[in-house]
Amino acid sequence: MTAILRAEGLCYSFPGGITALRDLSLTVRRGRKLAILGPNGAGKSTLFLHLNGTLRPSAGRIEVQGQPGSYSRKGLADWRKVVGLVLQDADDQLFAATVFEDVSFGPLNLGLDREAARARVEAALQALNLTDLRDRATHMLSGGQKKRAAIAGAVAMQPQILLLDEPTAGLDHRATEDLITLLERLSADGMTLVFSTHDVDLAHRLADDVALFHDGAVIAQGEATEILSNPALLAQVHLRQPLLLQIALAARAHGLLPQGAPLPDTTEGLIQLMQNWSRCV
Ligand SMILES: Nc1ncnc2c1ncn2[C@@H]1O[C@H](COP(=O)(O)OP(=O)(O)OP(=O)(O)O)[C@@H](O)[C@H]1O
Repeated sequence: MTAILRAEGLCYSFPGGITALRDLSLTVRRGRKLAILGPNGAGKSTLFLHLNGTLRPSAGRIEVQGQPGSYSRKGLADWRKVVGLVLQDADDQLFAATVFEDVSFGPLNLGLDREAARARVEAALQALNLTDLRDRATHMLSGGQKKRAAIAGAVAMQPQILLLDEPTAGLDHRATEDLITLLERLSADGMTLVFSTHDVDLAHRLADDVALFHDGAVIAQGEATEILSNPALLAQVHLRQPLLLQIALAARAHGLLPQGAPLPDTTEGLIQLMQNWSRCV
């Protein structure tokens, strides 16, 4: 499968000398959902700011759809049409007076006519359950509502690649489930998704691929189930195995699942495997 976005050998230090990225390489495959996992301070947010051209590496390069990212004014504008970013802290993203105005800003800036822009904004507000809050001042939203408004703004741009820095942080259960449903739908429609999270169960449920970050570099990248079923690798980045995988691997060890069976990524998948296997033993 082709790479839609690549980071190669990125190095970056913040003014003041803190080194955040150390020879970091990452491949985002077209149409996939990639989870970025790693401990606090590993460099995940700094990478996202490189992937949409906000920060420029001191060494290394970014390729967007096979072309080197261009930092000219026009190059950055084109880059951000392709790569959308939802920042970790919604306060850094929201700037317009009301939710509706904030979500409208991007589509209007793309040069869409008012009708087309409005249709996108309405769809994004509905998808994030924000229709009732459309006229609310952004500074009067709760933390979770702000997060949803920031995501709506990025979704309304309809980028080919959407980067989400800890998208479920601060969301309640229902908002999290709604967001997962939306991300699954965007993915089914062809959008490539990259999200960082500390929630290994979410990564297991949603991601096709996983990249593990440690100290400014990617120490492993591959298919989600393969990476997430390796406890030694996960321990290096201070993470546990997803619960469903722990149960499936324990069931396999106790002969309740066949040795070679694929590991499930949903509870229903696990039950199905166990039912099939119990019919045979
Ligand atoms: N504006 C900044 N100025 C100086 N250093 C920074 C700045 N932002 C981040 N850093 C440092 O860069 C390193 C990487 O931070 P980054 O925010 O990218 O990590 P992260 O993996 O996203 O962490 P978390 O999981 O806590 O959000 C950390 O050591 C952090 O202290």
